[in-house]
Amino acid sequence: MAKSVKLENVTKTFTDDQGKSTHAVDHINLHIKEGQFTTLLGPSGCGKTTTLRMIAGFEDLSEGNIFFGDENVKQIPANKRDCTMVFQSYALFPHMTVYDNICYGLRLKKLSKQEIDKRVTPIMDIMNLHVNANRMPNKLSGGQQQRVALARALVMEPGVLLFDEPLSNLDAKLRVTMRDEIRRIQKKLGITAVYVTHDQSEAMSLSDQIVVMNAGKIEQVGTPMEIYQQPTSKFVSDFIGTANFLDGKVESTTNEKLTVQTKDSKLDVYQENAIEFKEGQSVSIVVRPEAIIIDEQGTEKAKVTKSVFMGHIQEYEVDYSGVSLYAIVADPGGKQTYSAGDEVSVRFSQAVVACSACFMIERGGYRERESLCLYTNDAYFIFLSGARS
Ligand SMILES: Nc1ncnc2c1ncn2[C@@H]1O[C@H](COP(=O)(O)OP(=O)(O)OP(=O)(O)O)[C@@H](O)[C@H]1O
Repeated sequence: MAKSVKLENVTKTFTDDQGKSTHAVDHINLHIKEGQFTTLLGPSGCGKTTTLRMIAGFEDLSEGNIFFGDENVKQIPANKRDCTMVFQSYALFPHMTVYDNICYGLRLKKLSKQEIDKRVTPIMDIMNLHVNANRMPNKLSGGQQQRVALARALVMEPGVLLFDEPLSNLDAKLRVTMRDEIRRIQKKLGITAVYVTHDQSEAMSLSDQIVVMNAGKIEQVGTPMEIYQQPTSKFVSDFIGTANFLDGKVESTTNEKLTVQTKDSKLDVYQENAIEFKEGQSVSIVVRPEAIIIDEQGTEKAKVTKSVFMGHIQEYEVDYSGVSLYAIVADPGGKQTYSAGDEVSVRFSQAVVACSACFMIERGGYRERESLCLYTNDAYFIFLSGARS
């Protein structure tokens, strides 16, 4: 039965031979609901794998507690915990057939042949593995081997299923197929899943909840949309998706907007708590590439420095007051395109609401937040209002 997972003040400190300590995981707290798909995402060395290994019981905790449901599993060894791990390297037994690999854990549990068949057959059905049942792992492709590894984990019916970068050895196309398959099966069986990756698109497409980690700490927890649209730190806004940064100083504020003086322009930014900013305060405006619109309605002058047709999108780099901005235009077919060297006008939203260049879009009579946010240089972060007004 699917179990929730709770991490309470979890810390892992490694000490090397010289006595130097590294906080691989630094006092993290996290709640994963039962049946939820949670991804630990972050740059190399941020502590994702160590966190996963502590959940699995492969690594002792230096501090804190881990609960599966109501049970504190801190003292429970890995082989007695109600979880299974799918590894990057598949970790199949090379001398066993596919069927025997999948049954291995159940045989260790001394289940009867009937009981084993009852569990294994539906999983092999779901994963389309019957045709390979009697083959040896080395006769299978990487994708097929990973499917066997997943089936072997699923038949154990674990309370928590753990994935350690399971798709990184597969080619790009197969990765997409396999991640869709993992998500479909996880949803169908209602399993609690914790998945480690440094691949954003994998995290975005698989997860109910993304945990962004940085230097052993949790930067933000949220749905893929929250993480992308409402990042709570510069690190998250930069790490997830692509972000352009425009630095400036707050010139004035009202209840609903702030006017920011950037190097050469004044930009109005609509924000619920605009009034909390102070005049003269240094801020950076974070603009997502899709929020930059290049057309004749734009009021800001820029020069195209790079233009690349990618089929489904056109990518641009534009020089805007000495700042290089990365912009994308979706579905460029039939739209006017620009080339390097072209002088263009840009704006930063789908519709200009009140003034020269604001960052709200207007739909159906109310304003929605555009993919843009603000944080101040002392890291106090405030994002644009998503509320209707
Ligand atoms: N057994 C160990 N002994 C000493 N330091 C370790 C050990 N395992 C991990 N670390 C250190 O702990 C930190 C976190 O490592 P971890 O493998 O958890 O990061 P990660 O986010 O999973 O990275 P990657 O994406 O590269 O796998 C790193 O600085 C790493 O060097």
